[in-house]
Amino acid sequence: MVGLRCNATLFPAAHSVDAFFSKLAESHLRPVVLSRTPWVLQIDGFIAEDTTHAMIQQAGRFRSSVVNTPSGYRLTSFRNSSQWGCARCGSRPAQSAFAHYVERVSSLLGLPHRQSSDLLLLRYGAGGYYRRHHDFLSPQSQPDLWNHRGPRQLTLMLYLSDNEEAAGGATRFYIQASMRGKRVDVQPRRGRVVVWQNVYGRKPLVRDERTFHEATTLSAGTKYVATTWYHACDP
Ligand SMILES: O=C(O)CCC(=O)C(=O)O
Ligand SMILES: [Fe+2]
Repeated sequence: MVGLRCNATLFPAAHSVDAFFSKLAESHLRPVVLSRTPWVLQIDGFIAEDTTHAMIQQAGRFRSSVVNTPSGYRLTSFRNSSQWGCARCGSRPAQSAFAHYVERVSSLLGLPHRQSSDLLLLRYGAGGYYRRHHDFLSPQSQPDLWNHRGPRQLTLMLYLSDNEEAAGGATRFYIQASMRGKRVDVQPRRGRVVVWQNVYGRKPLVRDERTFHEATTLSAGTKYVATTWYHACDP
């Protein structure tokens, strides 16, 4: 693929995306299989509720989420949230809740920390949302990141808040490429994790058109999520 400098990919061979998810689906973590083609798995109680509270407390200063546009990073009507990125997450004692989560992800899911992005916390207040998008990463919009780290092959998202269905705030997957396709809503629950593929099983460097998703509008309360993306390249 043009520009991509990769030593190893998370999913090096055709079918290894499926191998990863099939194994996880059968594991003692007892995930709920929301979809198999493409894979979207939900794991409840992945970490203790106390840890989710601690993560919110240990987070730094949140700033408005911006969107990468042709004229630079801008506030746009595409999303309404604020965010804080945890650089070198877990290596600082004051952020031990993050270290605990990062360790659990490596040991229970077997995902290599070296290939992950910084953990990104998003906060949505009443009226918060994130329109339909894909996490894959475009080589055009972020060429440097693409060249060094390659596409985001997998997304792992942890909910740090409980939000009632009536208040919105679900993560909504459009399982088919079309807006008319099957929808799957995941409601925020503390300690719940959702993990999905951003690339095709047979083409692990190509964007999977079936995993577009959005954060539906939250009408009341506060929603928190912590997102990690796993890139193809081991830097
Ligand atoms: O907040 C959500 O439910 C979705 C967040 C998301 O899609 C992202 O961070 O890429
Ligand atoms: Fe996303």
